[in-house]
Amino acid sequence: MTKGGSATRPVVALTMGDPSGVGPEVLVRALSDPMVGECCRPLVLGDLTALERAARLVDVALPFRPVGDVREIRPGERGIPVFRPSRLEEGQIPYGRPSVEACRATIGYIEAAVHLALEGRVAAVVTGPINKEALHRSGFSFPGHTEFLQHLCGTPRVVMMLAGPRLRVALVTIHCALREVPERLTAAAVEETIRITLEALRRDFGIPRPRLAVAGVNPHAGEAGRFGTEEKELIEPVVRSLDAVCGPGCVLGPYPPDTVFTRAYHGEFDAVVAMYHDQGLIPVKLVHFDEAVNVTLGLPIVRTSVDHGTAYDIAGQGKARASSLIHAVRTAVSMARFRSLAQAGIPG
Ligand SMILES: NC(=O)C1=CN([C@@H]2O[C@H](COP(=O)(O)OP(=O)(O)OC[C@H]3O[C@@H](n4cnc5c(N)ncnc54)[C@H](O)[C@@H]3O)[C@@H](O)[C@H]2O)C=CC1
Ligand SMILES: NCC(=O)COP(=O)(O)O
Repeated sequence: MTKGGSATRPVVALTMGDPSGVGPEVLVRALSDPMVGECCRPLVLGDLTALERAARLVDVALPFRPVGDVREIRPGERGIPVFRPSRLEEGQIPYGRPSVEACRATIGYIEAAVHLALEGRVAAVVTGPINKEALHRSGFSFPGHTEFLQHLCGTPRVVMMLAGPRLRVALVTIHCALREVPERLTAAAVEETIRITLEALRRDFGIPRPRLAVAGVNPHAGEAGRFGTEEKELIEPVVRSLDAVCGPGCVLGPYPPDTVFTRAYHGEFDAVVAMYHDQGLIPVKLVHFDEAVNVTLGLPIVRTSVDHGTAYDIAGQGKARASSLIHAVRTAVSMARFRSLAQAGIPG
């Protein structure tokens, strides 16, 4: 990551997430970490009451500066700009207990950040954790950020990737019940996930010739059809057809899911395509919980997020670590740089 003068550092929008969870405290911790200020100029979208409370909790002095327009963010100016902040009552944001007002405000931060990114006013969006159940109870109709961002950006298909230093995993199916996975695993879904992941590895991660492993879904990748037929009938034909288009060594598999992640972790592949949420996220969170970053691939904007949730069990205790958020900011800045180099026709 290159350091630059303040004018050359990109503006990155950071949404606070659910004010009742650990989002505000990990945000103020991250904002007070020099690594964040060295790589970008942060623009916060959140609630002033929650931010000030979090700053007191983790004992950092951060002067927040409400701004109504991104043109008010001038290089070198003191204070952390907060874009059109809400000002909820402390009683509306009890730790660990979401309120309807807080949930509505949370959705507003995400919407505003995405619009700023679509207008090209910020280089990337980094989101804090939301509580999906609480948002749904307040009328939010999307399973999570990923699907909401897809909707806001009008993108036909997006892919969730969890990226750690040694293991990156992209998912074919995301937020659904396990029993719905088989019907959602179509050839089109597998193929689009692979294509979007390959494009992102090249364009956003600067890997010119990625090696992508595709996991099977059944034990031992189906054991030649004895433990399931999805590999033979669905995944393998897609892998073979893409192998022919992308060239040998680019798309590989389907491999037995119980060993493909360790092979990737040891450097054999740049990423693994997993068939469902927990197949892919358990290995990443096991080895990289403090460093992994959630990245939405396939959007016209750069979006990263923490790998953890709202952690209501520890919210307000000052224990939550900000390392995933710091990695999310650094990854977003790096992706934005690779994208702008690619747009300028300069290889990354
Ligand atoms: N990026 C996002 O918006 C995400 C949101 N979620 C949502 O968060 C809510 C809670 O999800 P859970 O499954 O309970 O996962 P969680 O990640 O909130 O908590 C799991 C465990 O990890 C610990 N933990 C989480 N973040 C931590 C941190 N920064 N430092 C130290 N320990 C930490 C918690 O204390 C808890 O023991 C759910 O509604 C889920 O949908 C979950 C993952 C990502
Ligand atoms: N398990 C990852 C997760 O739930 C985050 O989802 P999203 O809110 O980023 O779509």
